[in-house]
Amino acid sequence: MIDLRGITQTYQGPQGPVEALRGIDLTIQPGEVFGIIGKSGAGKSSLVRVINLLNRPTTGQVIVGGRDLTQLNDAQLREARREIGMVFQHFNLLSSRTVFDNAALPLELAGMDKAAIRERVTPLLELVGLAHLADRYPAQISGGQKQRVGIARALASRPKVLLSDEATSALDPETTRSILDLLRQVNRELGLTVVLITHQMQVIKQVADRVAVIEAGRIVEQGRVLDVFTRPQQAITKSLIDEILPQELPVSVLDHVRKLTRQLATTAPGHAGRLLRLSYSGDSAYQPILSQLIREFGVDMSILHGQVDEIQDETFGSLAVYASGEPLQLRGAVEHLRAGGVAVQEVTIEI
Ligand SMILES: Nc1ncnc2c1ncn2[C@@H]1O[C@H](COP(=O)(O)OP(=O)(O)OP(=O)(O)O)[C@@H](O)[C@H]1O
Repeated sequence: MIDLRGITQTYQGPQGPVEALRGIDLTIQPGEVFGIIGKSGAGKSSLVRVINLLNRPTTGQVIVGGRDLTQLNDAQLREARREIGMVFQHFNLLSSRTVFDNAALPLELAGMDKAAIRERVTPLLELVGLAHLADRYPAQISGGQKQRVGIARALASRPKVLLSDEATSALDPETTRSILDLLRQVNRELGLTVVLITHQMQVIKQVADRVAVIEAGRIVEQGRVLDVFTRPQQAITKSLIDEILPQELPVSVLDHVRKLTRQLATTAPGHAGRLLRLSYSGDSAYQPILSQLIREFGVDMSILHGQVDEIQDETFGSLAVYASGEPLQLRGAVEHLRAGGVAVQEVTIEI
C-alpha cells in the first residue's frame, strides 16, 4: 500500500541544515496498523508527513497505492491526498464550526452538495460515537471527543490510508485506550491501512500489527509487534519497551543471584550457575517448559522474577531464572529452550 524508498529530508535550520530523515526504506501492507515509534526529535513527524507529501522529501520516492506522489502535479496530488486521511495531536478543529461542520469540511472543500454531505457525515458521526453531539462546538466537548471529530473528518473523504500523528498524546490513558480502540475498529470495519506515530510503546502494544523504530532519522529495527517486544535488538528499542515491560532486573533480584552463586561455589563446586532472561510468546507460553528442563536435563531452576502480558490476543511473557547444573547440561537446556521458541538471554552481573 505504501512504499517509501530512499527518503531523506533535510531542513534549513537557523544553524544550518538539519538531516531529519537519513535514508528511510519502508513498506506498509494494505489493511495493517503500522506503528512508527521513536523518541522526541527522531524524525517521526517528518516521516509521517512525507507519506501525504505535507513534507516533500529532499530525495526519495513516496509510493501510495502504486503511484509515486513525488511525480504528481498539484491537481493530481490534491486528488491523491483524498485517499490519505490524517489525524493530529492537537485535533486542528475550527472553533467556529460545529462538530458536524468540522467533520464535513473536506467534503465542502471538495464541492459536494449539502444533501450528499449529510448522507456521508451522519453515519460517520455514529461510527465515532458523536451523533448526539453533532451541534456542539469544539469548546463544548472533551479532548477525546475532539479527537473523534478529527477521526470523522479524516474518514469523510473515504480514504484508504489513515495517518495518525501522535493522535493520543494529549489524552489521558483511558481516553487514549478508547481512541486507539476506535482506530482499530475503523481499520477492521473499513479495511483502512493505518499508520500511526507515537513515542509510547503502550500505544504500539495496544493497536499495531507491526512496528518500526526510528532513531536519528533512520529505521533501526522493525517487525511484528510481538517479535519486537520479545526480542528487541537495539538499545533504543529496549529503552522504549522498558516503559511497559522493565528490561532491568530489580536490585533485590541481582542480590539474590549473587547469594545463589556464592552458595553454589561451596555446595556444588563443579556446577555452573547462569542468570537467564527468558522471553516467550504465543504457543510456547503454554508449554511446561521449565519442568521439562528440570526433568530432562537435571538442572535446577529458581524463578526470580516474571511478567506475563498480552499483545492484542497473544500472550507473551518474560521470566528471569537462575539455572544451575553441570555446564554441559546447562548448555543443552538453553539449546532446548531456544529450539522451543523461547528467546534466551544470558545476563552477566558482577558477583
Ligand atoms: N521545519 C523545520 N526546520 C528545521 N528543523 C526541523 C523542522 N522540523 C523538524 N526539524 C528538526 O528535524 C528533526 C526531526 O523532527 P521531527 O519533528 O520529525 O521529530 P519527532 O520525532 O516527530 O519529534 P517530536 O516527537 O518531538 O515531535 C528534529 O531535530 C527537529 O528539530
